[in-house]
Amino acid sequence: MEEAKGPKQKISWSKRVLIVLGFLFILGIVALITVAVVQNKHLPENTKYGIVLDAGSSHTSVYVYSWPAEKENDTGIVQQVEVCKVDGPGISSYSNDVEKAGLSLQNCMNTAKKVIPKNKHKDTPVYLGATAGMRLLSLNNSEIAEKVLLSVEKTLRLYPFDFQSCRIITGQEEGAYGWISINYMLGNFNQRSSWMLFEQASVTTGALDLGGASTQITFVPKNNIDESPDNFLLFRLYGNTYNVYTHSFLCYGKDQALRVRLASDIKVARSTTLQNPCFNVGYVKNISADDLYSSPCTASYKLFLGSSILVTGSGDYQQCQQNMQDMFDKADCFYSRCSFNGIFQPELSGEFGAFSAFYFVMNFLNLTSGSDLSKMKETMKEFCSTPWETVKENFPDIKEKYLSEYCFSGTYILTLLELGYGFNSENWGNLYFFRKIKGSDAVWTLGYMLNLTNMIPAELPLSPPLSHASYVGLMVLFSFVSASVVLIGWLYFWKPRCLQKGII
Ligand SMILES: Nc1nc2c(ncn2[C@@H]2O[C@H](COP(=O)(O)OP(=O)(O)OP(=O)(O)O)[C@@H](O)[C@H]2O)c(=O)[nH]1
Ligand SMILES: [Ca+2]
Repeated sequence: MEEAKGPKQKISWSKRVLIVLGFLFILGIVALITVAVVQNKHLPENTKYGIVLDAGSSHTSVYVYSWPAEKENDTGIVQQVEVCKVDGPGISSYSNDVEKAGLSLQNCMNTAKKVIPKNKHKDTPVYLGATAGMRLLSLNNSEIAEKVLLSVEKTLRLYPFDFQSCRIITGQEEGAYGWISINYMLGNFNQRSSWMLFEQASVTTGALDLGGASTQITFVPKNNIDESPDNFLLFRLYGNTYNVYTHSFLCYGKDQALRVRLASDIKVARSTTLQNPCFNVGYVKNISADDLYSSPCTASYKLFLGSSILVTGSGDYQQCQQNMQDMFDKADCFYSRCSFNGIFQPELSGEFGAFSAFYFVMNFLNLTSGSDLSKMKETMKEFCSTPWETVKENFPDIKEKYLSEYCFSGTYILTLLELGYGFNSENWGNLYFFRKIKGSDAVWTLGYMLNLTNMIPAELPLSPPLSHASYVGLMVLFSFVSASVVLIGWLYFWKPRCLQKGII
């Protein structure tokens, strides 16, 4: 029997082309989506860690930082993950028992060991930077200062981390690294993509650090300056050049400034009893003359060695401020302008971030934000004249050492900023007092680590204009649009013509 043959369905060549094109189009879309999904899966993040010890004059803090390895040259990527305050005084106070300087760090180093995953320990660098307390000890007795450093190094080497260095940093470094830290955290060294054609001027924030033994002022002046080159450091960061002015005043930290003040007043009074306007009325304190004069900052005032000095408060802010004016010698300046003691300082420019003791004291006085110079003066007047008993009643939870010194410290900060650096009622609004920026403490340690690990590139890293995800997404979109244009063209333009001509 012959098989019945139906009429053979004939598919025109144009339909075949269309089917193949359609098939390829769907295949292309599937391939692109697969690439987008598979390629953009987050790789397990490779986190790096670093430890920096800030061995200050009043205490030591251990900072642990972390950052994703693949982004280490980006700005604002390093985060503080831990800060541990070492119990007891700063390492310079262990000059009579140097072994204890190292031992004092153990608790905080154990904390760092717990915070950092074990498999990262051996790749975690450790740096210790000692500041003004050790600078002063070194001036007094460099051999003992060396022994203290050896003692802390010995302890740090006992840990499974990658010990790098342990040294006294200069006042210039302290100022400059403080400035780098806060500007890095504030995002002022903003990286711009290489495809952006314009360069926006990079504005930075000045840094004011008030420690226990020294104070630093660091900022980028408005104009180029060729005076006092010792006060300038040239940085090239993320493709920008910064000519940074910095000066560190040794003995002008708030603890040493108080010692100088008392020593100077005792010299004038020539008595072992001293009435001091920078303490609240009713406050009484006995201090050892030997201890007072043990610092190089007060050595030239030595009197009454071996005796005890009785200090009583008279709570007079104006008198207190008047008394401390002689610490800021404005007379001899061999430059176009000076801050004080013959030190060159360019005109103040831009905003300033004031941290450490600037913050502690201003925070206590409730003057960290929205305050002006006249309010600060009013507040000081009121606080200093409050009797000591009332102050204690009003602030029962604050350490007596801190509480008793707020009248002196507030007045000192006011005098340093106004008479010393030249802040006034017009530019007071450019001053910001803070302790932390985006979760990290405002302190020189971050800038120090960024520099030592070469994490701030001099030139802007060349980054592709689009992220991988945006690139793949755009490709998918582009394919879709192109295919749709072809399809629409076919339906509205080519197909009717073909029909007309009887091709399909
Ligand atoms: N009121 C108050 N004062 C504090 C506090 N913590 C520290 N201080 C004091 O503030 C001053 C500055 O402290 P830091 O910035 O830690 O000083 P430092 O780093 O030890 O000293 P330098 O080596 O000169 O930098 C010292 O006199 C401290 O005793 C606090 O929580 N409140
Ligand atoms: Ca400090």
